[in-house]
This record gives sequence, structure tokens and C-alpha cells, in this order.
Amino acid sequence: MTTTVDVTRNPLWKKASGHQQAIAELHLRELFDTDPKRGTDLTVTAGDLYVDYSKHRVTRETHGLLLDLVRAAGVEEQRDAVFAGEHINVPEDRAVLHTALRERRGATLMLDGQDVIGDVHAVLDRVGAFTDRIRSGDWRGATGKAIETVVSIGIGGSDLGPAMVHRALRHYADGPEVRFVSNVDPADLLSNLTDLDPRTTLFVVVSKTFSTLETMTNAQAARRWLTRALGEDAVAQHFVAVPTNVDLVAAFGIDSESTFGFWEWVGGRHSVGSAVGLAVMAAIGRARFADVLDGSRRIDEHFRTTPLESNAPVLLGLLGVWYATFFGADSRACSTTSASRRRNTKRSVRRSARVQLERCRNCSPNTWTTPSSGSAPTRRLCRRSDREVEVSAEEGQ
Ligand SMILES: O=P(O)(O)OC[C@H]1O[C@H](O)[C@H](O)[C@@H](O)[C@@H]1O
Repeated sequence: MTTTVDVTRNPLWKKASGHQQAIAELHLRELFDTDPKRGTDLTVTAGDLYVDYSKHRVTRETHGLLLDLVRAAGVEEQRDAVFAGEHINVPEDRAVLHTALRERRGATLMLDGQDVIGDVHAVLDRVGAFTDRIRSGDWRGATGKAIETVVSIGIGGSDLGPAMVHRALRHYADGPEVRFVSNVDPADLLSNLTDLDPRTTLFVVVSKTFSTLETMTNAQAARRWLTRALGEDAVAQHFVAVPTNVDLVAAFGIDSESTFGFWEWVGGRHSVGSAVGLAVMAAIGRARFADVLDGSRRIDEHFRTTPLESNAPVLLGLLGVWYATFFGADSRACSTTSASRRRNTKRSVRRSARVQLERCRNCSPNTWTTPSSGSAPTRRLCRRSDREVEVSAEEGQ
């Protein structure tokens, strides 16, 4: 059973707050002058990732203090509870097992009497076989034409994961074109359909409940667009479903053979490793999709087994808490490096902490990301915000 600890009542919290006040005005240059080895020591590796947090506003003392807080908060126990399939989603009384989606074939994890890993691979195999058929042109639409475009309809957790992964991996895409529709404003669907041919279009309706208003409204509109051109019988060849609630799918007219389930114990964007990622698999192929799952598993293993001191997800999470809560930086800008990004960093680093918080007000900052460091929104955020902004840089290719 997992318990929640109010770490803000721990004396360590006050200590961290005092420490923040002591170092808040220090320039990064001073931090390097007093600790020249921080550039190599305040770094960790996780799989292929090299994480350098030496340019952040932390010292070795900050590192130690924050890790003490992590231990006091019981993060290690909570982490182990995640991997063990305990019901850490307390309000919904559910396990949170996205890690099971990338477990190796043959591993075992029993959840409520059911072998979760066996189920995961059975569905991945079906999705793989289906997307192979789409990619090879073996799966035909109602008029006998191969599928050229896959339109994934979903919202929230049933859209964000696949849309993000597809965007990140678009340079590996060698299958049908993939588009994502989530907005209930009909303009979103219509603008995506306007240049498509119903004869070569396949819709993937992704919805855990298969009853979300936005998704079902868009799915019904897409169905009308298709059946107006090809007739009711075409639905079976042009629609597939990714639900947990299989019963509602049949009523929509989607075949059970074209229904790829997922589970109550996975939620949000992390479900992309399941059948929710079907459109991504269609775009990049099952082998590359398996590579994504392998990489995710390596990070899971790192998170599960690496001591907290050099545990990348823990340290990056702590940086978020450090800035958001102790510096009052309620926004985080992530950007690739370049001269203009460096200017933003300097400006942000110069900015002194304006808000001192005694208690956790905002443990999770808003994250602003941009593929190009020259991006106007991030620049504007840094220049106009009267709050601290955490700037993290990702080295461009
Ligand atoms: O997958 P669905 O049941 O269609 O739900 C899709 C989304 O609906 C809402 O936006 C919820 O806030 C999200 O948490 C959920 O991911």
C-alpha cells in the first residue's frame, strides 16, 4: 500500500529553502570558480543520454539536500510500487504500468491474476501484423486500393503520445502518411481531410473509454465523410479501433479483427507503447517501433536500479521541483542550443529569484519546448515573464 508524505513539513524542506536563498544570487561563473570540477562531476549518463546539469543553479550541497528530500518523501518506495503493479493511482484504484508495455517478451508480471506481459505482446504482434499489411499494400480499402493515409483520431492521452512520438521520429517514417486529429472544432478534421481520398484513407479511433465526446464526434464525422463516398459497407475496411471498452466498438461498425485493445492499468500519453501507437507503427514499421520500446526499457531499468545520486529521471525531476517550488519558476523552456538560446539562458540566469516559497506551490512547471532555438514564443516567455524561467538545453544534431 502506498502512502503520501507531506515533505513540506519535513525540516529538510526549510533547510532547502534557506539554501536556495543563500545561492540564489550567485552567478554561474562563481559556481564554476568555486567548484571547477562541477562541469564533469555534475553529469550522469542513462543509456545513450548524457545529462549535464552543471549549468543549473545547483551546488553539491543542493544535490545532497534534494536527494535527502527524495528519500524523506519515499520516492524509492513509490518507484518500486510502480514497477510491482501496485495501485498507486489512488483515486481510480489502479496500477500505473506503462513500464509493462516495454517489458521483454517472456517476462512475467501478474496483475490481479492475469499475465500482463503475455497480453502486451499478443496485442503488439497483432498490431505489427496489421501495420505490415498496411505498409505492404496488402490491406485494401473498399474499392481495392491500398491505404495511403492513416488518420489517428483521439484526444488527451489517446493523442498526445502517438502525435509526439510520430513527430519526433518523422524522419524514420517510410510508411503511409500519418495525421492526427484531436480538436473537436470541425475545422481540425475538415482541414485534414480536404486533400484526402476516402478510397485510400484509414481511420484509427483511439479512445480508452470509446465514449469521449470530442473523439466520438470526430469519429462520427469521419464516418459520414467516408460513407458518403463509399457507402456503409466500407466502414470495416477503413476504420480500426483502439479501446479498452470493446463492446462500444461493435456498435460503431468496426470489426473485432480490427479492434486492438489496451488496458485500464495504462493511462495518459504513456499508453503510446501499446496499440495506441498503431499509427506510429504504420509510419515507421514494427522493427523501429520495437527499438523505441527497447530504448524506453533501458531508461526504465536505469530509473529502477541506478542509485539516486546518479539517477537521471530523479535528478531531472528534482531540478523541476527546485526551480518551480524554491525559485518560483513556473515555466520551463526546453530548446536546442544556439547563440540565441544562450542569450536567453544568460538573461534567465541573471534574473534573481523574486519569489521565495516556503511550501510547495507549484511542483510541476509548465514546459515550453521548441524545435528551433530561435522560436519566438520561448524568447518572448523569457523576456516578458516576471517570474523565474528554468531554461534547459538539448544539444542539437
Ligand atoms: O482515451 P479516452 O477515454 O478517449 O480519453 C481521452 C482523454 O479524455 C480527457 O481529455 C481526459 O482528461 C484525458 O485524461 C484522457 O486521456
